[in-house]
Amino acid sequence: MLTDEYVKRVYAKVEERDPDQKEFLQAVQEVFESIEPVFAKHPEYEAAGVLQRFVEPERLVKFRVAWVDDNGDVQVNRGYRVQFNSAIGPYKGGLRFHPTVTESVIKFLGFEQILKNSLTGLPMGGGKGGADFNPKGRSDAEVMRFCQAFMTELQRHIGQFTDVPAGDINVGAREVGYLFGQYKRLRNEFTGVLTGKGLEFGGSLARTEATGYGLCYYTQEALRVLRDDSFEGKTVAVSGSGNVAIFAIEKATELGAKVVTCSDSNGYIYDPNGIDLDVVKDIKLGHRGRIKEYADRVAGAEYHEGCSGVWTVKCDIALPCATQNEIDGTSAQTLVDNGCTVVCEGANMPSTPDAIAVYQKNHVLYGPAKASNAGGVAVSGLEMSQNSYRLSWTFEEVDERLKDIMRNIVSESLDAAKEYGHEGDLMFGANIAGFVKVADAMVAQGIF
Ligand SMILES: NC(=O)C1=CN([C@@H]2O[C@H](COP(=O)(O)OP(=O)(O)OC[C@H]3O[C@@H](n4cnc5c(N)ncnc54)[C@H](OP(=O)(O)O)[C@@H]3O)[C@@H](O)[C@H]2O)C=CC1
Ligand SMILES: N=C(CCC(=O)O)C(=O)O
Repeated sequence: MLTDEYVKRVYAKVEERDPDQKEFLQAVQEVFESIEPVFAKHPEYEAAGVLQRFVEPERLVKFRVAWVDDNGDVQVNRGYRVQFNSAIGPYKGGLRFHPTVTESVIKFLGFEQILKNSLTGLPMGGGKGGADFNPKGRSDAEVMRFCQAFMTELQRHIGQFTDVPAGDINVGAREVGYLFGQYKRLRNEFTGVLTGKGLEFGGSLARTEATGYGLCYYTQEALRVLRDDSFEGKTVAVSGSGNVAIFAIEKATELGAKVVTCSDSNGYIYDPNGIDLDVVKDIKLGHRGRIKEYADRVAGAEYHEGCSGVWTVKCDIALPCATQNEIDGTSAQTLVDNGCTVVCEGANMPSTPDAIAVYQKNHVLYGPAKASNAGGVAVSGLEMSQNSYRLSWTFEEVDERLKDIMRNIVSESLDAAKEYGHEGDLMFGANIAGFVKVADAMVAQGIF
């Protein structure tokens, strides 16, 4: 519920302009509720119209992507890139290829990315992009032709000092490689214009692991500071079985937890003995299979149709690593009733407002995505640093910097929460800490 007149006025305008952009309005509502107290302490923000500028993208391009499939038929998809805010650095954010991609989804992702990138402490603004392309069932050649067609348009708008895309859902090493190749072919320049690149052409060690590892470093630090606790001996439920989920499972297991679930868009597996990650990697990374196969290969494991059931499994810690709004109020209450006391988000906006209300009512340790999943973009920022130096750091060097960044995000979030009267509230603190740095830069740079 918004109470500040300025914030209410700005939100009303956002709702009036884009009443159908549900995901974007959801992301804005949560941030606005957190940052309201800031404006009493910083009257210069309202004077400079910061909030109405912050919530409107600096630029959004929407474009046709036409390509030819293996049958010789012409396919047409819709591509997007939102260049949301460049106050503290060039636009930075992933590309998502999924049939559910709309302008609203891209704007929610880009809006959250502004605060996420700010929290990393690295010079990166907020952006995001993607297309309603579904790569499932497509051949490598079709994925390549789509990526080439997509980048043919996108390359007009990006560059290492302007806008640096990376991966997200269904955009992994294969897609980034094809996108990078097409950019180089059209622009005849070899630069750090994308991150998540292959190690042979400027990629960073630990970038593949970064989001999942960073999620666990964040969760580990929040548990230590807030509860003098750890992953040791905990039962963990993970959703998803892609890039973020796989490496969250890997690191949580290394830190002493037993991870008992993972999922894909068809269903989830439950393994009471702990997920055998080699099997998941073989299924997902080896031959792009379905998670259902796991139960056929591992004794004692169960497969259940429908991915939301993953939140009915008894656990101490939940790490949602699939997609937005995957945990609703009912699933959140089931988690709490089954003893879950920690939810840290690997996916972007995986909890609905009702779910967040359940966490708050039950004093769940809740790590919001813009803070807890910032490890991916943080190491993307470190990839940009290495590209600028024209050298590569070791895995250990990057991983140590990642740990420091995630620990600092917890610390800055808690400091901001305490300063503004919400001690211990990681969501409240992350929104404020991320916003103030960007707002100060926007005031300093004049009205535009
Ligand atoms: N990659 C990165 O650097 C970062 C990613 N994220 C976020 O993490 C989440 C996962 O991304 P990532 O691991 O990279 O993507 P991947 O494509 O590697 O994996 C996505 C996983 O989530 C599942 N999934 C996707 N959409 C849905 C859906 N609508 N319903 C149910 N399950 C779904 C996929 O199942 P299936 O294979 O069946 O589609 C797959 O298991 C996303 O929210 C992304 O925005 C956040 C920070 C960084
Ligand atoms: N998809 C990502 C990673 C973005 C990036 O590495 O630029 C995210 O932070 O949501």
